[in-house]
Amino acid sequence: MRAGAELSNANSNAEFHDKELSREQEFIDGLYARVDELRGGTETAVADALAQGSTPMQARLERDVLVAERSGLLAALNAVDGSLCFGRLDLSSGTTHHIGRIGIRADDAERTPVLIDWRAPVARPFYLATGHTPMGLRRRRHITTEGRTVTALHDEILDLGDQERTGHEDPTGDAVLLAALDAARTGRMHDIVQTIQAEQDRVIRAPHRGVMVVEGGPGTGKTAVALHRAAYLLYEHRELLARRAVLIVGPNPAFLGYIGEVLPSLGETGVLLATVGELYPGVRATAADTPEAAEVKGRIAMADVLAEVVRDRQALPDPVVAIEHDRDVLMLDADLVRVARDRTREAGLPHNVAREHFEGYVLNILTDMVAERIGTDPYDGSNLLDPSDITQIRDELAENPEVWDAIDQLWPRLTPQRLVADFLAGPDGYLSAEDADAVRRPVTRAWTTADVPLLDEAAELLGQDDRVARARAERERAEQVAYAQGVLEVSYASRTYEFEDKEENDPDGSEVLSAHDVIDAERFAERHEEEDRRSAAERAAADRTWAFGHIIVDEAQELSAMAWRMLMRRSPTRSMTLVGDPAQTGEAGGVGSWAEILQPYVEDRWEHTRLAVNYRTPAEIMDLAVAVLRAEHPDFEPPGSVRSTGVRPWVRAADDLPAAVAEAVAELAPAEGRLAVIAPRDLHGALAARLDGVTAGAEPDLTRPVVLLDARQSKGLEFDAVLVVEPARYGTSDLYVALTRATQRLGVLHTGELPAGLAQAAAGAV
Ligand SMILES: Nc1ncnc2c1ncn2[C@@H]1O[C@H](COP(=O)(O)OP(=O)(O)OP(=O)(O)O)[C@@H](O)[C@H]1O
Repeated sequence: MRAGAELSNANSNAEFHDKELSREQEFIDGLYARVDELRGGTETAVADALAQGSTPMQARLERDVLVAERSGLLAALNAVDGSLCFGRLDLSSGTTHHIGRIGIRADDAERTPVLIDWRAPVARPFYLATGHTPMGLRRRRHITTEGRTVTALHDEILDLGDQERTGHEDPTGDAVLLAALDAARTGRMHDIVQTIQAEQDRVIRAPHRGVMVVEGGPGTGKTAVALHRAAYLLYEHRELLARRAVLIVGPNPAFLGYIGEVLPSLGETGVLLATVGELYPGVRATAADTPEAAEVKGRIAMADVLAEVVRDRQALPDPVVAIEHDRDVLMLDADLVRVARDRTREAGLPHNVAREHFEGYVLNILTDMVAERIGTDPYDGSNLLDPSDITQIRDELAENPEVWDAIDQLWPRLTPQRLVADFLAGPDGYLSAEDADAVRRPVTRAWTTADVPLLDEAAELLGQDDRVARARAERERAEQVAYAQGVLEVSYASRTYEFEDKEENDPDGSEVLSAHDVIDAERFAERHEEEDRRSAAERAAADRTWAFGHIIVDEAQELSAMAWRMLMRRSPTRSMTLVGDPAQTGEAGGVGSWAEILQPYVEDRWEHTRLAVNYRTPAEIMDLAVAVLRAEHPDFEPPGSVRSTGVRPWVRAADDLPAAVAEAVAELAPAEGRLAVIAPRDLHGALAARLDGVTAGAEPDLTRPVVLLDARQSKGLEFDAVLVVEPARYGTSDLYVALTRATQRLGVLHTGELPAGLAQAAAGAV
């Protein structure tokens, strides 16, 4: 009897089970039908608009706006295809909401929402509701799909009094999270939109004004949170941020490649991802600095040093500069030039901008000299010249190339590149002998990352020497006005005779307005200029002085004081999210504390949040990594690992290192997923020679099954399995980074002594 009841219960559960699945499948099918319809409509609209060709200006403008908007929508629809809907909320009130990567509305008069964007306030209980605080929810459902097929449901009952069961209950509520954490890695970061945890959600949705620092140990989701925060802010402040763009700064190009798909998968494409080395338009950092050079270049004192370098280029004659003029010689001495220089400096303008003032003062001095010589009355010493004579003298001086040679010598026009390159070639006198030795190098165009903030500082000190740009702009503008004039003439000529007739007979003007009635060529040209079809992110990338709507800095602990100065210039509103972990600081120039970084810019007006759970590294691996840090910092407190795998990491000594590495790779390589060999750079050649399909190069391809990296390159990345080679060759923070990259398995190979901490831990770990 009892067994029979259980059986019938199980049967009805199974039935329920299937019914629930097929109901969700039906919903998802409907959703995709709507998406396909939207996509088709959008594609047609874009194609139609483009097919219109070059119609009148206004129509062209509207066409471009439409194409841009719809292409954005299309990109979003394409990006989220296959993983559109991932959750459902059942409210106690009886209402249900499906949650997805983007919001979708029905094609009805009310435009009823059918899928709620995860960033909308209605979706928030999906991330925050608990049995204790159910936020009006009865049940939370995670929907797992493969392509467009529903493969699993996980339900959490949040109203404990609710007796209804679906057969898909997930009693602990973390099955979907654990599956995501255990999944094989692909070499590309994935979004976590389905499983954002409450502490992470609070950071993601924090208000966008001001500076927020998010600190957390390895694997606490800092990068994931930063990216979802960007997506959230773009949703919440679309108007502002679509115009001003969001900048995300990461530690290196490989890392940017690693995170590059997360925002598109959330339907966002208009974000600029860049390293510090890419933030000066026209310059790409391709060379490397020694740690000593990077440290010196990163110091805040470099701002004063460069200012001094610029001032020194505002020279005084030694002892005189002689200018041949009108069969006479004019002598500019140091006292005269000092007056011109001091007056120019008083205006407080950047060097190149101030040059026009200096030119004026020098010309005045020379004009006075000439006027005195030729115009002084020999009897009473008065000047016999009238103002037009003086103007003529000045004009003649301004025609004399020797005058300009003298000015070029005393106040040369400078480019940031030239200034910084020359300074680095001859830093003596500006830096201590030791620091000068560290940074000195021949003049080169191969810039390093630490040079970029110096170039930016120099550009600020010099100001834009925009004569060439201004001349070009004026020429372009004249061309545009001429073009617009042409367009107007064509449009005038193409009017029908009837309209012309009407216009002429109508004293109030035409009944039919044509372009030239409402717009003159100048304004027409302006509109033409506005037709810059680049996205805000693209325009920002090309503009050194761009003010971003929000800046997110990942691995923020690595940035030097000079890099912060550069970033703060690009964020005049100080709307920033900084994520990092001081324990993972590797760069010699990295700033020690958040207060130290931020004090000069926002004093103590910044918020600090901490993420405390490690989602990546299993407890077994974390124990080993922490032992290394504790050897130096006994009080170090790591984040707690959310899972343990039961697989202990191993530490082994090797004689023939390449052979041992090849063997270990065969042992550790996951059937599916990625393995990283983290080894000092000088071993890469020898190791790559022993590993199939592995190349030694500066830019690793993270999607390959086995990747060879050094510890710095592994920053921010993760792999299913990691082999760390020669741990004693790394600094403590770099080693800590390397040891915390694995989601499943870790091996360590060494030939010599083990670093402190690892030796003791290894005794227990092997
Ligand atoms: N809520 C979550 N749901 C699913 N996966 C998560 C969640 N939070 C973090 N993860 C995963 O944990 C891993 C580590 O996240 P992330 O790289 O953002 O951490 P991090 O704090 O930046 O680490 P590190 O400082 O070591 O670079 C990633 O695979 C990420 O997808």
